[in-house]
Amino acid sequence: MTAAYVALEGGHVIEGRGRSPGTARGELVFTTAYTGYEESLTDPSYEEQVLTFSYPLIGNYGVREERFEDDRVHPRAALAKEFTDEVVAWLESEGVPAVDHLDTREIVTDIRDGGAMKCGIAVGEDVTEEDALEQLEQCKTMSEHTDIGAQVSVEEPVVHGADNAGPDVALVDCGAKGSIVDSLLARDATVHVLPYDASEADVDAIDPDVLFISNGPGDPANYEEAISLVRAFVEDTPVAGICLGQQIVAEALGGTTEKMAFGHRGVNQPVLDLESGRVVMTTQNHGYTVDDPGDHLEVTQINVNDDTPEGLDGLEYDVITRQYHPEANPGPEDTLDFFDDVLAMVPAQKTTAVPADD
Ligand SMILES: NC(=O)CC[C@H](N)C(=O)O
Repeated sequence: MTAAYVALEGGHVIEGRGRSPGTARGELVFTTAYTGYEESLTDPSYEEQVLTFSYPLIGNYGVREERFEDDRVHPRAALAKEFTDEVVAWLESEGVPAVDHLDTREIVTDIRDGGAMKCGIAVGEDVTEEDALEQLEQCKTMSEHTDIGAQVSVEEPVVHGADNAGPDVALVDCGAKGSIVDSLLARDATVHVLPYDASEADVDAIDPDVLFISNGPGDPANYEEAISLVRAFVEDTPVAGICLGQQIVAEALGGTTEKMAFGHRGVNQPVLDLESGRVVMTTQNHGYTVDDPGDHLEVTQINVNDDTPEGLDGLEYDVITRQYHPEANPGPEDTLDFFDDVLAMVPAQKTTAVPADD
């Protein structure tokens, strides 16, 4: 059996079965999703994290590229009670360590009690506990990854749906999931994907109908360029955001964000819309939250479990954001209409090809 050690912050080392070899370190988090392992493992928001699946069997319906959210695996390592051979072969081909035959209930309980924590992992024929502890020693906190956007963003602008007749959306790519682009394309938008550190001039060159800030990994306070963009454009251009995007919009408009103890990761997080009284089930993956929305945003939706803000609207500006993932993938599709609401912020004359005569 290949040896495998997981060293938790504080020095407790757990032994498991090594499935995919290598060493890794990252912020240890868990998802309660019982489906969607391909989407989660390719979600850029998991960059610099080690993902524990609390659902006991991962890989039972294979690995298919059409379900990927990006072209590589983002968590630094993956832990589960049991991985199938197919998922292990995929992780191995990506060079991502995997460990199973762990008591994931113990790990989830540790994270719930201690919060998301640093961890170090060593998997291989000759590895020792010390190798895992050495990884732990070198592990940074999430906030210390100050330029994490560079690891997940496009380097140059990319345009999708150039021939589409709908609005032009400037999507600031802080680690965007592919299905956000797909959801906009399905509504006939042209999507101009911009690097996470795009300048005002880059956005001006597009003259977008909507400025859209994507999901992404790390601490929202570290995305200074995107925060500046929201400030620069919000008076004249509708602004939308998903997950990290909501947090960046809040930071830009006088609000604040904070780190949660262990965050929300799963596919059955209940969200209450305060106006309609309707509850929807949502896909989530975040460790930070908007603490105070500030004077320019109002909270429109909250998490039923802990009352944290799940949706924000601009009070005097056209702004709409979600903390959860309305694009689903994985997860329920209760909230796809968010994309209709985003595009509805575009004045009608901008979406019609023929301008009025007078
Ligand atoms: N999915 C996301 O966009 C995550 C946002 C942010 N990195 C957080 O953990 O809260």
